[in-house]
Amino acid sequence: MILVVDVGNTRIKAAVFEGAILLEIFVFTKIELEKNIKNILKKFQKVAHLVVSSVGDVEKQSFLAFDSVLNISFVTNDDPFPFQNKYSTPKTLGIDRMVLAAGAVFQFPNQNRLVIDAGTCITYDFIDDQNNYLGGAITPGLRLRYESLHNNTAKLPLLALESPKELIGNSTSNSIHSGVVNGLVYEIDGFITEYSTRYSNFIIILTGGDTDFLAKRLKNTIFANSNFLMESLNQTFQYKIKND
Ligand SMILES: Nc1ncnc2c1ncn2[C@@H]1O[C@H](COP(=O)(O)OP(=O)(O)O)[C@@H](O)[C@H]1O
Ligand SMILES: CC(C)(COP(=O)(O)O)[C@@H](O)C(=O)NCCC(=O)O
Ligand SMILES: [K+]
Repeated sequence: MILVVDVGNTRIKAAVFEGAILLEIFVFTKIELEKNIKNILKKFQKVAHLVVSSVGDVEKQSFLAFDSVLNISFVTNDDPFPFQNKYSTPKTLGIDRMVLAAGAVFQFPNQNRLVIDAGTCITYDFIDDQNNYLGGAITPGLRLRYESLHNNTAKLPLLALESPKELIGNSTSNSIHSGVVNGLVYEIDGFITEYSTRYSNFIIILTGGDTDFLAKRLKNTIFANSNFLMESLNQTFQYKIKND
């Protein structure tokens, strides 16, 4: 049994896998890390490996308490991946984006793929049908957009995510909701349209904390899977064991 842990910039997601089967998911914050891992290990006593992918400020020492009972491995940019990395700065590429790209290759072989991860940031990652990882884009995520409007102005309130009622916002709140939500939906649809001018065929995977909210608002047909990063992390670890 494997426990995979995905440390993002907002939340930590953990999942227990038996082979390819996802048994349970846990979501928590950094301060609750040790307590949650302890509880997960108590519930799933057959967990032997802990596999971490971290783009947040959680390092190896955060798992020190479990070092004697588990085999702990952090996925790094130097691990084996099933694609050729064409990023011009491969060492600065987010490990979450590398894991997502690996998952796209494992789950959707021999085709062009665009992975969109709607988390703290929205990341776009394109892997072509020859398994070249080309790169993509990084933009602010939904929550970040609400926060940046509030944090960088004198008059804009901090609003909770809400579906805009109208395209034309008729109040401060409605203008913000339209700007943030419609703006992001147009951004994603716009990126997909631009990619289609270069690649006649590609599949689109949407993942991250805002998957469900966004999926039903997009024009294009996508595979929406909020567990995609955790599935990919499990597959990346299996791949590493085979190729190391
Ligand atoms: N309970 C929650 N706490 C924080 N963010 C949430 C929650 N539920 C949904 N979200 C959404 O999830 C996004 C963060 O997604 P997540 O995938 O957890 O980010 P990361 O992987 O960067 O930590 C935010 O933009 C927010 O809108
Ligand atoms: C872009 C990110 C901040 C996204 O983080 P997340 O939204 O998943 O928390 C992360 O992938 C990262 O730190 N990337 C490094 C820069 C790069 O990928 O080029
Ligand atoms: K992201």
